[in-house]
Amino acid sequence: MVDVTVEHDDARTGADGAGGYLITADGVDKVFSTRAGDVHAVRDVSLSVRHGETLGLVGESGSGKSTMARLMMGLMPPTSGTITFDGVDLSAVHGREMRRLRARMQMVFQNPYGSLLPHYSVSANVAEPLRLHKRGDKESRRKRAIELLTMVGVNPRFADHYPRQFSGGQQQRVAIARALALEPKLLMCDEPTSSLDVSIQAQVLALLDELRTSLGLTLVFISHNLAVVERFADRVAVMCLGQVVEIAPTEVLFDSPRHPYTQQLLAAVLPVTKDPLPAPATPWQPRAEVLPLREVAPGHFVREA
Ligand SMILES: Nc1ncnc2c1ncn2[C@@H]1O[C@H](COP(=O)(O)OP(=O)(O)OP(=O)(O)O)[C@@H](O)[C@H]1O
Repeated sequence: MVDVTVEHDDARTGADGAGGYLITADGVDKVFSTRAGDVHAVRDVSLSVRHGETLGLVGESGSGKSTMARLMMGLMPPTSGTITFDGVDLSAVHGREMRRLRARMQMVFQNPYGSLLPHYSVSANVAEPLRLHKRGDKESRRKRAIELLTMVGVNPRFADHYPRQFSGGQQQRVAIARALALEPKLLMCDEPTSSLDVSIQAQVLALLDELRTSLGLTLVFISHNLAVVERFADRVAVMCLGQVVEIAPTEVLFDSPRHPYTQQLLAAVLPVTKDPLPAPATPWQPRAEVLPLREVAPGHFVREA
């Protein structure tokens, strides 16, 4: 295997694109010390994410994608190298300043139910980051939560329902609304649709894409599903054994992958999963009425009128 990063044209360095970079990782390593020995999860990774773009992060299980995501969010320090967010070296900020920066970067997880507070209503879930960051009073937080729920296509009529009363796709919408509460610049999406039905995946992806445009968000999109990444990412970084082996604009990477590992990954996966997401039968409507599901028996749901 060639062990150098292949960069296409202006994939990382070169002219600073319009608006510049929101995140830059420079020579980042992460080593976990375990009883079984050191695990070198991320090796000398350098990459940048431009303001307003969607960067896809792909690679096989264990290649270091989630570790890289946590490093970029400042959730743990790199063993060496630097991560810069919005011009600030994350290793240099602590306490209140770190809290302020963290509000600017939010995560959307694979399992929405696991990421929501089950005993809080969905509006209380969405308002929770505002409460934690002492923004507004209870009334104004609830009002904002309802606005956010509406924005992501959840009918505010169900604001007082609990997460378990919603389908997986609707739970993910609630989780996205909560991630937006503090008006982040970055949404780090770690396999945000892989627990959802294929038809629902397309709707949630369309929602993320629309929010990116309307709110000027920057997205890092981690996925095993190359077809999804091909459709939604502006650029793609390919990770293998902790390294970013190739980074390129999406079309370029899919049309002419240069690194042997990328070629292998595309050859192995594309014939099977190429474009598995049907376009939604009707275009996604942000304000469409979404009726929550009620579980009447384990795994058996009915729509609430
Ligand atoms: N906290 C940790 N302690 C020890 N090893 C870890 C820890 N977190 C991750 N690793 C190891 O680091 C490597 C990269 O893991 P990581 O979860 O970043 O990969 P990934 O590409 O996100 O995988 P997946 O697609 O399965 O989520 C793996 O070998 C993993 O076992």
